[in-house]
Amino acid sequence: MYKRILLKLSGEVLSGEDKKGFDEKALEYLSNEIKKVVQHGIKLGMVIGAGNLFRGRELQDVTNSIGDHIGMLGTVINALYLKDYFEKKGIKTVVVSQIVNLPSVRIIHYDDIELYFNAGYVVIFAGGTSNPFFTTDTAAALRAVEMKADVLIKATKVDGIYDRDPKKFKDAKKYSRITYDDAINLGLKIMDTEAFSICKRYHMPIIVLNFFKEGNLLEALSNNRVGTFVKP
Ligand SMILES: Nc1ncnc2c1ncn2[C@@H]1O[C@H](COP(=O)(O)OP(=O)(O)OP(=O)(O)O)[C@@H](O)[C@H]1O
Ligand SMILES: O=c1ccn([C@@H]2O[C@H](COP(=O)(O)O)[C@@H](O)[C@H]2O)c(=O)[nH]1
Repeated sequence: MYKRILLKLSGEVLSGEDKKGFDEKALEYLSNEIKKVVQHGIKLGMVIGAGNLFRGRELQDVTNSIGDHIGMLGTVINALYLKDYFEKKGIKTVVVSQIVNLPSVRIIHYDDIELYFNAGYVVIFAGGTSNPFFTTDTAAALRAVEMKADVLIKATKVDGIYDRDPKKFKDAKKYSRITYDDAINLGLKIMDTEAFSICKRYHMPIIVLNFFKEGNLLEALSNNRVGTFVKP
């Protein structure tokens, strides 16, 4: 079983698919799935998107870089919302970020992160990469490498990587395994090219799975038979 993971969640896991904001049922489901992982003593880092609040590119009439700043702040809002919810459910959680200075958010410091893991805390890395023009997939790849994760799990609303977007093409075919190079060269838009490149360079395996199927996350950590596995 993987013992140290970076979990990248789409913001929509907080709102429900194709919805905005926060949904109590979605949050309860999420905290139950996370509890199952934490109970196995797995060291868990998380990066969360902000699709339930703001995506920079969707903010028309806003200057690109400012739209992205708003998006990154959205990831901080999600992280704090989640921390509060998790703690009420008994999941010890710390939020770290470089983009805000708030009493509820800690500065990212490698030594401290190890202490948080050893003390049984889930660590939420908020604020993306701290730079506009990127997404939280790239942030997840960076944090996975930084925290020396065994694997990066991208938990989303599709059950793996397909040859085309399965939400748009009903006849899309799923890969159970794929190389970084193929994912990049075939232009499979499940993750950014930057994220795939970072994982390739630092030999970080990726699993893409459907987060909305109960038990999927824990099963993926126990065997490699869920979703799509990306490797060299
Ligand atoms: N080749 C592909 N294989 C699988 N999914 C694909 C592919 N190309 C595009 N997609 C789409 O990529 C989407 C991945 O969504 P993801 O979880 O990354 O959301 P996000 O937009 O990054 O997160 P957020 O909701 O926080 O903004 C899926 O909904 C899927 O429809
Ligand atoms: O490094 C980053 C990460 C994110 N952004 C902005 O935030 C939103 C939300 O992230 P998603 O990955 O799309 O959920 C994104 O659309 C960007 O606008 C960023 O600028 N830099």
